[in-house]
Amino acid sequence: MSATSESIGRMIREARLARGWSQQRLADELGTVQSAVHRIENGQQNLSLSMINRLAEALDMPLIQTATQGNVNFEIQGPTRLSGGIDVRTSKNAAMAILCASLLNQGRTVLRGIARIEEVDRISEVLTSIGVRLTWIGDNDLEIVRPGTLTPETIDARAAKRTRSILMLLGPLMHEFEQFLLPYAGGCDLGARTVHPHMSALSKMGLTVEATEGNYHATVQPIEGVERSITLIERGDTVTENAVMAAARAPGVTVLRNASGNYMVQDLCFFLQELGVDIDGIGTTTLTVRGRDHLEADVEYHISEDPIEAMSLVTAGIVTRSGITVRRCPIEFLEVEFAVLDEMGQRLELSPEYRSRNGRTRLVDVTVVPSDLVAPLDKIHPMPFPGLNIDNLPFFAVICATATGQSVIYDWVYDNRAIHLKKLADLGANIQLMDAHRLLILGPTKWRAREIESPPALRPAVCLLLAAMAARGTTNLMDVYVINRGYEDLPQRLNKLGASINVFWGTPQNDA
Ligand SMILES: CC(=O)N[C@H]1[C@@H](OP(=O)(O)OP(=O)(O)OC[C@H]2O[C@@H](n3ccc(=O)[nH]c3=O)[C@H](O)[C@@H]2O)O[C@H](CO)[C@@H](O)[C@@H]1O
Ligand SMILES: C=C(OP(=O)(O)O)C(=O)O
Repeated sequence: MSATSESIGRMIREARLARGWSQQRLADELGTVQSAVHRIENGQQNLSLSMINRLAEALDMPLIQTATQGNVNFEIQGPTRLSGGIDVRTSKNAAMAILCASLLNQGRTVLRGIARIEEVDRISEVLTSIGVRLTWIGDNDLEIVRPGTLTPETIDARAAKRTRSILMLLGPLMHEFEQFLLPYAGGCDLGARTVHPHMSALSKMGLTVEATEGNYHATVQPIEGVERSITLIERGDTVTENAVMAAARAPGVTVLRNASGNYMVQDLCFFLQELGVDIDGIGTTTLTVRGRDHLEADVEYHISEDPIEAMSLVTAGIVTRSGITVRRCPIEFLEVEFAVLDEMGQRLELSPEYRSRNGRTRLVDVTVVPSDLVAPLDKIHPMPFPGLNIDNLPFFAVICATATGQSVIYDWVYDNRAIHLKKLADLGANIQLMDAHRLLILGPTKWRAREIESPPALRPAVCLLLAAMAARGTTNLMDVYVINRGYEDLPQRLNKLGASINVFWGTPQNDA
């Protein structure tokens, strides 16, 4: 028998009432807010791994761990016609960088609007394990206070190995220790992902890293001189972030060339500016950072909206042929995507621009108008910013499967992502792998429902979820940890638009 989020919610409510606790009292015990408890009890909020453990402890209720044993799965009923509006939440990738950057600040950092996702939980577990105090002070607001001395030797290696973002501790930690160890980075299974560009950039700032027995051994030599010019060997996002964080506390001027101007890098730079770091060239490929030996400020920063979530939600409208409005889309990071959609015949209506709460990022509301799509004339491929975002490319596989004609998707970046997208064939797409990097898609597709294992990669997994919403019948998408790694309450939020997605643990109901 499998448990659903509704049945778990009822169990929690009964256990709370049996103790005579109010929702507020339980919220205090959990370190969250009353409205979150209300949603959990109504089955309207994703239960993260750490929340399940906290609930079991607070209510002395090991049963909840038993009931939620096994994987988290989605049961999707289709076909779906969506309507209404949905807000884009803030990005996983900026949250990762800024959480790591909070180590640079000896003062109090408050991050507003941070997404409550598994990936944030993993990096929070890592930060807590090295001595940082993290307190949720609202549904989505996190207070971070670091100790005078961090303790990397007590790092939670299990949590660290589940996220690639652990790499971004190198930049902040190199200013505090002559030697330290970090566990190897994890993340989605997208094939080999190099760490060499990080080592190459940071070596110019005095850091040497040797990889041995599951750990990176970092050794730091003081850097000489007050002017540095570093050309990154790849225009990668996290490598740029690591270099910027290293430069933020290196007195003097560091010029970074071939830097990424992507959304998470911009968000990180805006945050560092609040901390008093002087950065020029944000959004371009040359960043000039004037670092400071000591950074101490009480800062509050609003993380910006996620262009990848925006594209996911726009795709939800396109694949289900629904008229929905996706509010708060960061338009600077979606322009090429929308230009390609325009070529394919997709009508999108854009509102006038307004600013994100960080005062910097430009947002628009996007209304998806049901349209008849045709395959693009040329291949669709990603590029570093300002190209079509690498993480948005997978959504074009679903969109092309919806369009009439033959499309080619070319993912030169990742070895495995195209391979994972091939799974769309299980839901009825006519999709072939030409080689590990190229997909040939013949649309339009009559999507069909079925039980399917989620691939170990975030965006391809979301693509399957979106296609399942368009398919007639019931699709069980099994083991969706990767989706919860990057999206907050996605089933619940899509259900508000008219989708029918149930969350359940363990084996599917009809198999029990
Ligand atoms: C936490 C975070 O922010 N993760 C994002 C970040 O990961 P991250 O910055 O870690 O991305 P990687 O360094 O793994 O780069 C992705 C792949 O692109 C290759 N590459 C990259 C740049 C380049 O100029 N040339 C090149 O060949 C790399 O060798 C690698 O194979 O950027 C990726 C690419 O945008 C996104 O998919 C991830 O969601
Ligand atoms: C590949 C991704 O993330 P990460 O770098 O965290 O693996 C992603 O967000 O699609």
